Amino acid sequence: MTNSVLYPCDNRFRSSKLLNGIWKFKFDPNSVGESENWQLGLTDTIDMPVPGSFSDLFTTSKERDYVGDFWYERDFYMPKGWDGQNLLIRFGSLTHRAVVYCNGIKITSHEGGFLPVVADISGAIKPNEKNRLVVKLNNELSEETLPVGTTRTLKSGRKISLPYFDFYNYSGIQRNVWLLSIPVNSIQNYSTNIKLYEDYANIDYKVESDIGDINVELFDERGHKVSSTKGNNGVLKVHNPNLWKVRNAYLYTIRISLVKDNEVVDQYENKLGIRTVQVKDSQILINGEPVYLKGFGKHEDFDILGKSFNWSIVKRDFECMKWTNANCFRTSHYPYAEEWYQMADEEGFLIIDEVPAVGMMRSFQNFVDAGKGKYTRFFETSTIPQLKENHIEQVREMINRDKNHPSVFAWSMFNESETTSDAAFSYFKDIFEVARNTDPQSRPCTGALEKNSQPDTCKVYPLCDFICLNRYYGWYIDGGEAVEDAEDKFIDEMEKWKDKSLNKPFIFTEFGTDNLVSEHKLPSIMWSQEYQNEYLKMYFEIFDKYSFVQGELVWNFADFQTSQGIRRVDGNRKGIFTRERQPKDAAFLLKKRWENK
Ligand SMILES: O=C(O)[C@H]1O[C@@H](Oc2ccc([N+](=O)[O-])cc2)[C@H](O)[C@@H](O)[C@@H]1O
Repeated sequence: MTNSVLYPCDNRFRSSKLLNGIWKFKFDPNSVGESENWQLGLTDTIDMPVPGSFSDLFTTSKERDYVGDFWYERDFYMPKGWDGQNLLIRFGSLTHRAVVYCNGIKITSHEGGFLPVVADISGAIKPNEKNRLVVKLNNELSEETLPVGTTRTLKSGRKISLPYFDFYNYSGIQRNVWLLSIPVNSIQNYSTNIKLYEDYANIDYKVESDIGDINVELFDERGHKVSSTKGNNGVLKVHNPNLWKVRNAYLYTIRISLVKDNEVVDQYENKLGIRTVQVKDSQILINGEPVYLKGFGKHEDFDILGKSFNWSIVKRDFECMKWTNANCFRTSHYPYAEEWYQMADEEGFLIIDEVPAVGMMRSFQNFVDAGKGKYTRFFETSTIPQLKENHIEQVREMINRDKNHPSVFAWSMFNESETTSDAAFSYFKDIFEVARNTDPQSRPCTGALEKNSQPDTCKVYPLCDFICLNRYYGWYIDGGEAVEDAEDKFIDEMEKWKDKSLNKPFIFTEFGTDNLVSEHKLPSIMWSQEYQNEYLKMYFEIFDKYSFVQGELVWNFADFQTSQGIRRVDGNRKGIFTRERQPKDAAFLLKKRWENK
């Protein structure tokens, strides 16, 4: 058994080689690829960067907005010295679904565009010859897959995507691709769970491996061994631990060794933060201390790059977030590239990790219909069993991928789903149960509730360990000169939640207004920077009146690309930063508030 989701780690037992660079690329609008044996090799191709989203590299809509099958190919050699090892191919993601071929042999297939695809290619690879990797992808949206949308066929036969969500349907091989060399007898997975006591911490751990003895060691930041033990299950005890604290992270290194016949045959190393997460009454506790969440809903999004993984964007975004004094973000609306979580671990940021369950409300561009309170009986249709199966699988894959990150403190099961029917409740009851049964750290589970999910109508919030609200009073509801009514309606809703005495924390996971950097206006009007500031101030005043409000994640960190429409000006402009990551006026307001909060 070698198939493991563990992030690549290089040492004297394991090697990795990035297969990033220029690949061959070809659209397959009539889905003839397999029948014409494209898996053996592509002809008439164009160059395509990997990692990359293909869309914004093109200059015609036919290509940019392409929907359907498309293929990638590249050749590679097996590096010297990898003989006799198990060889794996690991894609950070393949959006939204893919079939992988090596030398014409089908290696694996995968549904879901935001989680790793890992497969053993040992049986297909030729050690001393050129090897060919061919990947067929597909980016069509449907009501049976996540994220949810539909595909429309124009008269010409050309397909276009109609997302039920508000971000551009970027796709391709958008994250790193590695070739991995793993020992035949190997470590496949591990998980940890931390318990804090007066002057020590216990790290309960579990290792999955091939048969052999397991040694586990823990090193501090200076490389000194602070604890060690043996066995596939056990406890690492750490005296006077340095805790992983919010915006003040301390990271140990855990080293797991597999020993056979007194010889180490495999080793895996990773960072480890000692911290606990609890929800107690209306507070979120990290290491037993309450934390108020300050930060953003984000996107993986950038000009030209689309959703391509790029370290420089990750770095710049963290620098901007630190500058605003933020301590948290939500990976709206899908699990991000793993490198985001690694940097969050280092920088002491908290993450609400979200599955791509967005668009679970039948409406093209949910911001048009959602505002009207349209109820589409989404959970009562025949596509639900298949969707649910995919949803469950992606919850499992996300938690399995991210379970060891100290930064991840909560799981989000959905964004702005319909929640007012019994069918919605029974659907999500099972989804939440899967998350709770999968996470070794029992982190809190939640989902982001849209405005029709009200105290008296929402059936899903009882499943949430803390309540996440997306609210747009003063934007989608009563914007502009009617904003005084918006404030009343908002307070009205807050009073109703208060009357419920839920004794749970509330986090605002979205609130914001679109605005253009060019627009300044006195008095303020919608789309001006002044309006965004006044709106935010109104929200802050309300948040500060309710002690159960324990966090504010503004929508959005930066402007981002969406589908075209009458409400979007080259994308969503609710950014606190521009798409180029420069501050709008509101950035200074947040920086000041969060410095003292
Ligand atoms: O529109 C936005 O900027 C953001 O809002 C959220 O969706 C809403 C759409 C309409 C209404 N409404 O009409 O009340 C409320 C919420 C989505 O979670 C987010 O992905 C999107 O980008």
